[in-house]
Amino acid sequence: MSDSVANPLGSFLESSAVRADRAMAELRSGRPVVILGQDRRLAALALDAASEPVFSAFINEAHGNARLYVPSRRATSLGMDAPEGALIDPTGISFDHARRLAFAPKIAPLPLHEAADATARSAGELAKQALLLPTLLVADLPSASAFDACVSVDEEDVARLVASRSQDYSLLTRVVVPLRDIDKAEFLTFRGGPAQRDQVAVIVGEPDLSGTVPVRIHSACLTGDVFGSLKCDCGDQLRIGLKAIQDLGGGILIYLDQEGRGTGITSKMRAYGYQNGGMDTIEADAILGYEADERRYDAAIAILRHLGVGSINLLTNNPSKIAWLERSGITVADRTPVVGASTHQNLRYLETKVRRAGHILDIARLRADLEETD
Ligand SMILES: Nc1nc2c(ncn2[C@@H]2O[C@H](COP(=O)(O)OP(=O)(O)OP(=O)(O)O)[C@@H](O)[C@H]2O)c(=O)[nH]1
Ligand SMILES: [Zn+2]
Repeated sequence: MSDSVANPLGSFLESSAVRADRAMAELRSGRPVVILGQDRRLAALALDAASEPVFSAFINEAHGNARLYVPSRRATSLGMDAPEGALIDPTGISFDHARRLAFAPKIAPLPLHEAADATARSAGELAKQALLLPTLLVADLPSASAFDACVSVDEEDVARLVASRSQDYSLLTRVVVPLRDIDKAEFLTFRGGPAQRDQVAVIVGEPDLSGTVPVRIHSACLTGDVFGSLKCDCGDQLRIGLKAIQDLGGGILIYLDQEGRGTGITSKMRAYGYQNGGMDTIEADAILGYEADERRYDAAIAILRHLGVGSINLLTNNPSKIAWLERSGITVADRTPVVGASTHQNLRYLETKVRRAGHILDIARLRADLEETD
């Protein structure tokens, strides 16, 4: 589909990003979308959002072509051999069984599957970007069908959305907010990226933005940041990070709207449920079809660029944040660790961060601190 149309409003109404935004909104509302591939059209419905009537209508209108798409990570966790992802015939599978296929750790036996193709995988990626589980109902479409009334998106639009998100963020507000224990904090709101979500940067003190600026890039954690959950170290890291920025002479805390390592609050809560049953955080995310870390730092990079920051002292224990920033051309001149308190409930989470995500944390020390406080 071409991005240039004669109508002067056309470029605002029809662009790659607009099509992707519309398709994500449709999936979240439980409606099917059509993915336009090179020489095929694939209808897709997110099982995470679908209702039973839409599920049944989809299968009817697909005239025998409907398949359940299970991404490879999820398929592996269900014991299927499907490195490309799996396509399963939904005949005889109830709505409830199909829905559970998107998230349950164990599932009643399923019929044989075929390997999934790139367009189905593209639909799964689109669902993840829309903060939905990536297991879907899909169907290959003939040239004309009832699905022609659905919002459509090019496979290329999805690839573009996944590969490089818009760097176009605008500054909307800049307001001083008094914070406990912090002398001066100015909250800046930015808007941009997929679905035009708002992101927040907090400027602490009056840093010299032309030098090396202390920066913490913090991903939202409702349970830890707001409720003081003992399951993770996020709340501590947020407050310790702000204080450390102040002590370093001022800097910036960017608070990114990417709850649950980019999977959203509902998926994080599902993963917590599985962790209560003994899984670690990465195993629990894999059950849902997610990679170990689904976060991106494009918004943070765009905000730093907007503020004219080119060199930073990054407050983090996470090497993948450093790699993201360095790939963007921003110099990570220094790193400052941010270590919260260890608790009996978060020690395993911290150990998993070190063992499976390479975080730089002295676990033996954290364990010893915990034993001392017992
Ligand atoms: N999916 C998932 N996300 C989690 C879990 N526990 C915490 N999170 C999320 O993990 C993210 C932690 O964010 P940060 O503190 O910025 O990042 P970090 O990777 O720990 O790196 P640094 O704190 O910079 O060292 C937040 O988005 C949390 O919501 C979990 O069990 N599952
Ligand atoms: Zn947390």
